[in-house]
Amino acid sequence: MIATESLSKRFPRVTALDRLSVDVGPGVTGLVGANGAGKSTLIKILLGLSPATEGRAAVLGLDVATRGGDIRERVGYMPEHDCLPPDVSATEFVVHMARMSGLPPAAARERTADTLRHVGLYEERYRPIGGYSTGMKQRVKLAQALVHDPQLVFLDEPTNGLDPVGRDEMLGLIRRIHTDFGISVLVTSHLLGELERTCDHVVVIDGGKLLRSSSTTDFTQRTAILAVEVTDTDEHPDGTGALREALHARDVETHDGSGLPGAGHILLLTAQGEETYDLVRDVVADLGLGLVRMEQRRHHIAEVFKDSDEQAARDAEARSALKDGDEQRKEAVGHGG
Ligand SMILES: Nc1ncnc2c1ncn2[C@@H]1O[C@H](COP(=O)(O)OP(=O)(O)OP(=O)(O)O)[C@@H](O)[C@H]1O
Repeated sequence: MIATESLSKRFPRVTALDRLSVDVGPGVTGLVGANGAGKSTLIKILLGLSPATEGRAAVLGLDVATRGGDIRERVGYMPEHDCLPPDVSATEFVVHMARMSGLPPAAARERTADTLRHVGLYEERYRPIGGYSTGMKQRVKLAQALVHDPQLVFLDEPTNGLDPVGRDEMLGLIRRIHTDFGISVLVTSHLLGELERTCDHVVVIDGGKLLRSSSTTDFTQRTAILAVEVTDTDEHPDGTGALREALHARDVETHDGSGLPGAGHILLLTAQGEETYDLVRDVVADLGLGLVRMEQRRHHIAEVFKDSDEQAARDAEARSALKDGDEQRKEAVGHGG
């Protein structure tokens, strides 16, 4: 779908892409990197909107330097920043974008209605966009990227500004773009954790350089830390302790976050794939505990890659997962109060 070869982009004061060579196949691919890593720059080059300083790239077999128009005909683009006109409705805007892509009026209206329904916009699609929430605006941006039935879409930070529920809904939609319509997706984020759940393949860049490109399974097997929280019961007044013991008896390594807030309530363990999830679920059920949550914690790129010592990295992840858990609890308390 996408191939780049020693692709560089230099601005007067910064190198945004530095000899990037990467191949992206069909499916859902995550492009992960901290702010300023070069994700948006790469997308603009791939769309033929901005020339590379050096190197080559092709999208769907078309050279970005010479076939930009053909690429944009076949590829949808959801930009990162707010770019929607406030005084027209979602329907008017998406019909307009469909017409710009060359669809005849009737087909443009029909595709617009289907696409807006697919992204979860119903009656509100007739209201002016200016009154929409961030989540609704993100959906309109997604709809305009899909309306001309592209083979591939580039989604630049589609979860930006969304709350956890909105983020999960958006990630679900992104997954369905591929499973329901067979459209391949390149989606950017600065959070590795959220893309691990959504993507078949993950490409990580930092300072414009390729850090890693691998299937999500390979990735998660090496880095997955699960945070598990359970209830206490009369039989097991220390539910977490009972779970820890039962897991140790089954040779599952757990992390100790001694001295950190939340350490008593959250158990961290290294997931070895799907089986670990099933095992934890079964052990929790056998003990008669309630499972409050079991989730893969979000990695920030820097934590995963900047630390060359694997053990030190694992400890840092474990500590940070505890902090995340603590923050989430505080948030939950905040919401509750
Ligand atoms: N037109 C430009 N002129 C000068 N520098 C630029 C320009 N566009 C991007 N840059 C710089 O190139 C680097 C990469 O920017 P880019 O927008 O591609 O990063 P990103 O990974 O998409 O991050 P973000 O999500 O914050 O946009 C940054 O240092 C940015 O300041």
